[in-house]
Amino acid sequence: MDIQTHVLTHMQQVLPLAEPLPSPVHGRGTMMSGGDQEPDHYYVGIDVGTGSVRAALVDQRGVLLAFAEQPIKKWEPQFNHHEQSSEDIWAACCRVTKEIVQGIDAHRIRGLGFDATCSLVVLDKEFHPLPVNREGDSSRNIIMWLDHRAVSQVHRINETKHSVLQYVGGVMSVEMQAPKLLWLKENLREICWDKAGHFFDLPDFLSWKATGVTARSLCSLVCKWTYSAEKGWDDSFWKMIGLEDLIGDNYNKIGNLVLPPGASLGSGLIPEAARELGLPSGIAVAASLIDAHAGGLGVIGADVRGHGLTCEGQPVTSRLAVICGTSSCHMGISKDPIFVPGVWGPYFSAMVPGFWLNEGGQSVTGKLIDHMVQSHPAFPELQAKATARCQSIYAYLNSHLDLIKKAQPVGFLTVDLHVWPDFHGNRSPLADLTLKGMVTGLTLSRDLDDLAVLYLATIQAIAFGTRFIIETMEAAGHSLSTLFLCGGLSKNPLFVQMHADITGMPVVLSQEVESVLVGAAILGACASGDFASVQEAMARMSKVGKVVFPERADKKYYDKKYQVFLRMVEHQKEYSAIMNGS
Ligand SMILES: Nc1ncnc2c1ncn2[C@@H]1O[C@H](COP(=O)(O)OP(=O)(O)O)[C@@H](O)[C@H]1O
Ligand SMILES: O=C(CO)[C@H](O)[C@H](O)COP(=O)(O)O
Repeated sequence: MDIQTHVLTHMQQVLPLAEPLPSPVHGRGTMMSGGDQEPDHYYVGIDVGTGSVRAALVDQRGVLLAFAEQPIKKWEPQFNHHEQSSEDIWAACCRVTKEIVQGIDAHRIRGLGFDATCSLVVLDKEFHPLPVNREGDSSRNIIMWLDHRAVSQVHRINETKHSVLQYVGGVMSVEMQAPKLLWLKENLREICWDKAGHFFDLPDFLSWKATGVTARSLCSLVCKWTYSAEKGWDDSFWKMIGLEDLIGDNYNKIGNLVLPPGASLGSGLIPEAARELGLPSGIAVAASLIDAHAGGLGVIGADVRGHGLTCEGQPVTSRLAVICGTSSCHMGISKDPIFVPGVWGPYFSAMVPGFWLNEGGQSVTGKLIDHMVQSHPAFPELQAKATARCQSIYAYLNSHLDLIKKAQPVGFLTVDLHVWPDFHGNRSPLADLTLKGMVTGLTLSRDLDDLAVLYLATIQAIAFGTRFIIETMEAAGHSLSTLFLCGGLSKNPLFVQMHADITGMPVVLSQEVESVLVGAAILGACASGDFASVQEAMARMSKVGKVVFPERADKKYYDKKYQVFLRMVEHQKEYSAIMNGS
């Protein structure tokens, strides 16, 4: 069976295109008939983010029964080079999984699903790590998603204007895999490229570790590797960019068996991995998802009845999932392909089977907030005060802003302080990695008030970036009415309120804060066969928690700030033109 046929065979299992998602069924009995009954089937979700690995034990209603988190190592050997270790990440997966299943009846665990950042893992022919650095340190065998080393390579790829680029918003991002592969070939030929046997996206590496199956997820290959769900690999692209060597061996090094997310892999969890994870051998393991896509699955299909949301009477395509962690990803689905300049996709069946996906993004959001706060002179004072009150620094800053705002709305504190948030380039909708961050309105102040207001202006800038992405998606044909937020930043009430106020859309938060893990567990649930489709598992396992509505009275103010926001990037381009002119 060729690759394409294999994918389609699995796709036949999904619901028809654009079928509305089924409403959750509330009742007793087996998985298929829902469950008021004490749930007896559990799934393990493992989520590998940029900064940590999280695992959760989730039941068939989508309720988190146990959660554990463990930080992972990151190296930045030089500016814009970001590396990780696949062995360190796997060890962290094992530690957190063992923790969440302690004391649990193992027979109830039916399936395992992984999601991870779309980082590039390099292994040799015997599956041993290979170095992705000039130091030859093979423990650092991952080029992380946010690594921007392959700038020259991505420029050359974009200059080809190859037709596959239409499916990544017209311009390939330096964060995708093709430029990184080309960088390895051009820079680490002997110690890495010539010895490499397997290039995995991190989510696929994890499912291989668990099952010994090298099949790739349609999600990772379509979104980051130029694979087409309909046409498979395009030889002419790889030849044109100088990576024709990957075509040999029927694409064995980058994947020649492609499965839809949630499909069951091989014979399930192999004994060695089962021992390491502390799970029963043979349980179903699912083809994985990229982390943002797992977040999308975890939130976008929830039953919204009774919350006063306009999307209640609208198709699921009116919902935009925004997954906000180190970065923010804006996941919008559609029945037919929509080409949005500067927004990744359209990708067929890469998140919700049978739907096209467009993915907008901001490369640094959580990382930018942390950077702004931690590099301010008042940061040590903030840390000391937050610790004294047993609060997180963000909770402390939010209450400090409430103190200094006096009678006015908190957002009005930034009337003369504006931020452009592209400190790590612009992913969407400008797709320009050369853009930089900007701040206007600085004073000589070094105190906590100044830090708090800068923190607020940074959050607002990120929300304006989301508004810019939404407007671009809508201009291209999306019709969006409601945001579904998840990820670490969705734990910050100020971040959530600013997204509502600045976009003018209600923001839905899930019942389970760790919705990305619910998405991973949904994969495990599908692989176990307990649900007939990803759509059914989504509808049953994701639940609305809280809805935050926009403060309409503040709209005029934010419209003005948005005008300034858009003007800032024009000014930045003018400055570049002046400096680069003769
Ligand atoms: N309790 C919290 N309150 C406010 N912000 C938070 C909180 N927890 C995490 N964050 C923010 O979320 C970001 C990390 O989100 P997370 O989803 O954990 O990231 P990743 O998946 O990339 O590892 C941090 O950069 C931080 O700014
Ligand atoms: O590119 C992405 C999804 O397509 C993500 O931004 C990347 O995987 C990192 O995610 P996170 O910010 O959750 O760590």
